[in-house]
Amino acid sequence: MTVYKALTIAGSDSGGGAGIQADLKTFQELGVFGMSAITAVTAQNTLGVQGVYPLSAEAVAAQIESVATDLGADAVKTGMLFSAEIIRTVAEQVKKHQWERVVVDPVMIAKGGAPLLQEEAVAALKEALLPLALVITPNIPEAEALTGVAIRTMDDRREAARLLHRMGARYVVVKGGHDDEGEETVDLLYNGSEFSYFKSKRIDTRHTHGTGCTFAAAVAAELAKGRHPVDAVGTAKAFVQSAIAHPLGIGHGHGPTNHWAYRQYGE
Ligand SMILES: Nc1ncnc2c1ncn2[C@@H]1O[C@H](COP(=O)(O)OP(=O)(O)O)[C@@H](O)[C@H]1O
Ligand SMILES: Cc1ncc(COP(=O)(O)O)c(N)n1
Repeated sequence: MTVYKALTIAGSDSGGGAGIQADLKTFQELGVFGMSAITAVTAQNTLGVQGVYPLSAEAVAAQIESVATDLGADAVKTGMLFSAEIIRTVAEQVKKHQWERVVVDPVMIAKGGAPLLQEEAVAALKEALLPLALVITPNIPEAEALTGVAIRTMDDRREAARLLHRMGARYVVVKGGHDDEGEETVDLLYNGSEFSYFKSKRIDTRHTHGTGCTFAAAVAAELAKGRHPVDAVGTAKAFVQSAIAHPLGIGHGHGPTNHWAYRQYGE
């Protein structure tokens, strides 16, 4: 039996809906062995982020080394990285271990507005990590912050995707969850020469805590199995759609998605 392995480098969400917890659940659901390097611990629930406690860059590097030198990883996903120093450390590790199937989810701000990345770290993300990404998965505000393009239309999104590709990411997904017009949510994918569109019915819900993490983790899980990035994005879109469509109804605020929905109910 081949065991596919994926490593997530991200923050811990005590509430279990986003971050490391969402990533490991998603890896498991998609049949991939999950491993983690924690960058920061957050005290968080469905109501918001009550505290952020970053780890040292040294602690992040040590976790990655432990995984790389023993288990190895078929794919790597990054999420909340918090500081420029952690970003540079992660970039060095990715280069050192020659990881190529790397998904960069440029997490910046939690849905409730709490910052998960220091403002001055955006430049480091662009310079050090983005060129190492096979797939980058910004939402609309993150694509705006990385490119300076104000995104209102699909043309604006295509422009931002072109710029992100020029910065070095080989496949750029600009997710459409924050575009709340129309009946559909559309995630745009750019491979440097053409655009494709992953569409699904927009679900009217406030329970979308962790959708971005879940989506990017599903892309990483499928890449770990050796699938093509375009196919990986297709499966990730179906996985997250099912997770949003079958909410768990827990917590008093923006609830988590249902990570076992894709297995239980399919798309
Ligand atoms: N209300 C919704 N209905 C259906 N799909 C959604 C909804 N909100 C987000 N998604 C999907 O969830 C994923 C994450 O999207 P988005 O909300 O843009 O990212 P983030 O969680 O990083 O802010 C994307 O695949 C997007 O299409
Ligand atoms: C530790 C951590 N990482 C990432 C997110 C972003 O969550 P979302 O997927 O809802 O954008 C979060 N809220 N907490």
